[in-house]
Amino acid sequence: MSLEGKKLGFIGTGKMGSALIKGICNAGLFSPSGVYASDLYEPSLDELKQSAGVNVSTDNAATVINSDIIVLAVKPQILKKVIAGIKEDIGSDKLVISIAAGVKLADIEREFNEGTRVIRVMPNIAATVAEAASAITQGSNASKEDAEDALAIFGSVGSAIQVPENLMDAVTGLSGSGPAYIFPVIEAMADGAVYEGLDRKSALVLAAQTVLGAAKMALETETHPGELKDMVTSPAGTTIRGIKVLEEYGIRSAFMQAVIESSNRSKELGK
Ligand SMILES: NC(=O)C1=CN([C@@H]2O[C@H](COP(=O)(O)OP(=O)(O)OC[C@H]3O[C@@H](n4cnc5c(N)ncnc54)[C@H](OP(=O)(O)O)[C@@H]3O)[C@@H](O)[C@H]2O)C=CC1
Ligand SMILES: O=C(O)[C@@H]1CCC=N1
Repeated sequence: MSLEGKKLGFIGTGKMGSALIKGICNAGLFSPSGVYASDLYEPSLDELKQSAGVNVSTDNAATVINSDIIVLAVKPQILKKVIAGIKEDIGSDKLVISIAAGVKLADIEREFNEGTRVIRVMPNIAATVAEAASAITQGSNASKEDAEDALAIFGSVGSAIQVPENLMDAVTGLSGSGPAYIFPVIEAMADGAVYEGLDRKSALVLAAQTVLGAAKMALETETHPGELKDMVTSPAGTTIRGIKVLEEYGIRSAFMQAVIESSNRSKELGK
């Protein structure tokens, strides 16, 4: 396997960096001793060292020097500055992976020395529980093997597909941001049951399991979601009453528009 013997580095150990590091180590793809992480925020490094046993440092150059594959997990707004601090330590023997929303491959490549191998990935926070949905796209100097490595790394914490770069904003609006659309749905569905008298803990378990079960059915039966909905909706039954309310509140339009607006923001971040 092409990842064998390679060391993995993370610059930025905030919400997404930490989720990926823990998920990837849990999956056993890299041993913690082969993972290097740096950040300016020492408490997050301490926490990572404690929980995942990876090597940590406040020096990004140390991460780069020790690693074959370096994941840039800092905010899009500071990506350029971070690259400026590491570019001289990145030769053609290293692969750079950016998970920054919106920032285009050409703009990332321009900040590095010529020939730098770059891959762009949009993961999501469900890497925490090995259920991320990620898409990768290949830079102009990255090889097929680099893409395979990225698919293996992100595939170890969920599912990962390859898309053309012009679809990365759509992916960001859908699966990158998507968990944040579903958490309020779970909370609100539980609220409805609490209103009807169910205790909060049971309501949250049932709401979350309902979302998980529906998602699993959509993935595993490969049946159109409309048809799956019809399987639940008895004539003159309970479900159709609920569906009518959701339609009255414009649920489909709201979710569509959320994905479109988030994609638009990703496009803005890339300008
Ligand atoms: N959160 C998510 O669900 C997803 C995020 N992403 C992308 O992942 C990236 C990180 O997002 P997220 O984890 O949410 O953000 P966070 O702010 O949680 O994490 C970024 C981390 O980078 C640190 N940092 C800042 N400057 C430097 C530096 N010079 N060198 C090293 N580390 C530095 C920050 O420290 P400090 O706080 O001290 O500034 C922080 O700990 C973004 O580009 C985002 O677009 C992609 C998909 C999903
Ligand atoms: O909100 C954001 O900008 C990041 C990118 C995708 C998910 N979170």
